[in-house]
Amino acid sequence: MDTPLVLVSSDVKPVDGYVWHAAPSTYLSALVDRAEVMPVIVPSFGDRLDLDALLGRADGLVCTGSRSNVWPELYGAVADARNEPYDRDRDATTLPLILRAIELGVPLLCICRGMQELNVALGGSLATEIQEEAGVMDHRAPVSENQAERFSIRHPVDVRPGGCLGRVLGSDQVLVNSLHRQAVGRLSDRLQVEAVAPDGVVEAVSVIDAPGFTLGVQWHPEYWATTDTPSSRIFRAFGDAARVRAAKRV
Ligand SMILES: N[C@@H](CCC(=O)NCCCC(=O)O)C(=O)O
Repeated sequence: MDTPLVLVSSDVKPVDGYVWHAAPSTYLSALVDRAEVMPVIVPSFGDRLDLDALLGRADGLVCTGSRSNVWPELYGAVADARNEPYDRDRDATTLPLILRAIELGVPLLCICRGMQELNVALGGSLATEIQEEAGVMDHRAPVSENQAERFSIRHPVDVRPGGCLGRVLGSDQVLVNSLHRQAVGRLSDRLQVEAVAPDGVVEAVSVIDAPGFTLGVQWHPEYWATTDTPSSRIFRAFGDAARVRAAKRV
């Protein structure tokens, strides 16, 4: 069997004076080194893409984190300069890609912004600047020039017993990093909560009755995928799901 091929979302960014479609190396390395799959970055070309041509050749889909936020009008909210940057080309690609991947049973791992996209794609909404809400921790990255400090493991999440994440992690509480200022607002009725933070912020979800592996996490397992056991187990489980799909395609 060939190494499973996994689609990876891309951000649309200006680099060197022109537009790039890019994904952080940490996700790509975690997929190669821990999930043991082959990542392929999908350009955020929206409806210019043939989603079935892509997903028909893929054994998984990863939607990465990003500093950009989902366009608020996609979940009935109003765009605000405070909540920039946005990346509407990415939204126009990931939301339909997520929906089609779920329908086709393509294994799906949605990380941070990716989990927020999952909730929005399935009809849910997001809360923004959550650190300003009473009783909510500051989930933003520590202010630092050092990425290892920004992605440091910082707070516990309680894992729902008997759920997808619980089976993957084999634990009812794990420590995670945190680099976000948005979170699930209204949870889609197609999602079930898999983990929550001590302040009640939804930290992981899965799709109810999905035909394939689906997991969304608000934290960043990619950053410590080869050294942190919970992070490693998430990427291994996703890679195993991709291998099952790949085996059925031969
Ligand atoms: N923009 C959203 C999603 C946060 C996210 O995906 N963070 C990853 C980038 C981390 C960083 O380098 O700062 C939100 O803020 O909730």
